[in-house]
Amino acid sequence: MPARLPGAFKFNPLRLHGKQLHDFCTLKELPETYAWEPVDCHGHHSGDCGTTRVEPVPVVDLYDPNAERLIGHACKTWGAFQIINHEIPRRLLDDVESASRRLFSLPLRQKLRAARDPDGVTGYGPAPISSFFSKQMWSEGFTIFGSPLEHARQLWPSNYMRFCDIIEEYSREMQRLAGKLVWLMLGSLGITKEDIQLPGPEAGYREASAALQLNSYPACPDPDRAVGLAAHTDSTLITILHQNGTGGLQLFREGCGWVTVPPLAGGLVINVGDLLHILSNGLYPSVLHRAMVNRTRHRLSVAYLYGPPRDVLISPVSKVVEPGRVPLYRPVSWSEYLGIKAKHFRNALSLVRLCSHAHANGGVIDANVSDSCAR
Ligand SMILES: O=C(O)CCC(=O)C(=O)O
Ligand SMILES: [Fe+2]
Repeated sequence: MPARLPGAFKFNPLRLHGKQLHDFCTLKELPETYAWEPVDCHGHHSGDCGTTRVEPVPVVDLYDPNAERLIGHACKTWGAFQIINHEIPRRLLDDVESASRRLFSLPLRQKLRAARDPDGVTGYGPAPISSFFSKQMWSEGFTIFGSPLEHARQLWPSNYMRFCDIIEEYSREMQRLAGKLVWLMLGSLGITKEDIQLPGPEAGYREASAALQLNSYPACPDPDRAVGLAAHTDSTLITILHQNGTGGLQLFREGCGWVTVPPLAGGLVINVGDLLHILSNGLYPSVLHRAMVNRTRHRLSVAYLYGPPRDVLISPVSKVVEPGRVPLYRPVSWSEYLGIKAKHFRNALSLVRLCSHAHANGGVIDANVSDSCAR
């Protein structure tokens, strides 16, 4: 028997964190536990908004001299965009995708050797947000926070270094890119290094914290009733997502509904997370997104979840709180915010919100609202 099996596994090998796990490739029909209620396109299931034509998610070329301005516009209107010319080698994107494929194609019993502990962050298991839903998601994940060495050893006792090397190189490159992107986003808000304490280029953005989430969405026998990853916002400053050639990511846009983000060869998707939402006083909203599945193709995605050093307090930067507006959020560190999100999920942002009467978009004070909001 492998070491470090979660207790539940020893008695019932295919259960984890109270959920029955399946080797997806053996299922010819969708079990009821995976069948979600269809709802209209403004709810949290169903596909695109029928025939509505919507503008596509913006694509920003990082070599474009106007990149900062274009990024600012995309953050304000979508809370997301795709990037090209980001200087992450195509070879590295392919490597991380095949490392991930190699992991998820292991038999379930073998993957469970690296299972996430019930209260832990790292390791293999259902999507971390699955505890908030009664239905199961048609996906599996592997979360890496810090070194993947211990888990990789359990998965491939005599051949684990290749996986670790790829993850290390990918994380290093992502950290540099994420740091650069965050500063472009802050720059587009007029925020400079004097205004905020966040890792900058001098230290190679090194003090930032981050996690890597590998996601696998196997082909599904009944995709219209299944959900790969339920709607959520990320608890990050930003997320950098690499999706393989199979689409499935959808963003929710007010007035349009769910919009699919088409895979762009060599492109990366950038999501505004809750912490940038707070920093920008809601000017750059964190984007609600989800992943859908399909009948024939195995979809993989790799999300780099980037945040500030864990104990740095994040609050609306005074420069973006214009006269006549108020800071909408109280200061919160990433570690505290993750705790709130883990408990309250969708209500987390509103629980750190200071003034419920001000408009969400930029904190404009409602003329009829009491003075207490204007403090
Ligand atoms: O797989 C995707 O497209 C989305 C993944 C995601 O949202 C996440 O890991 O937080
Ligand atoms: Fe996400």
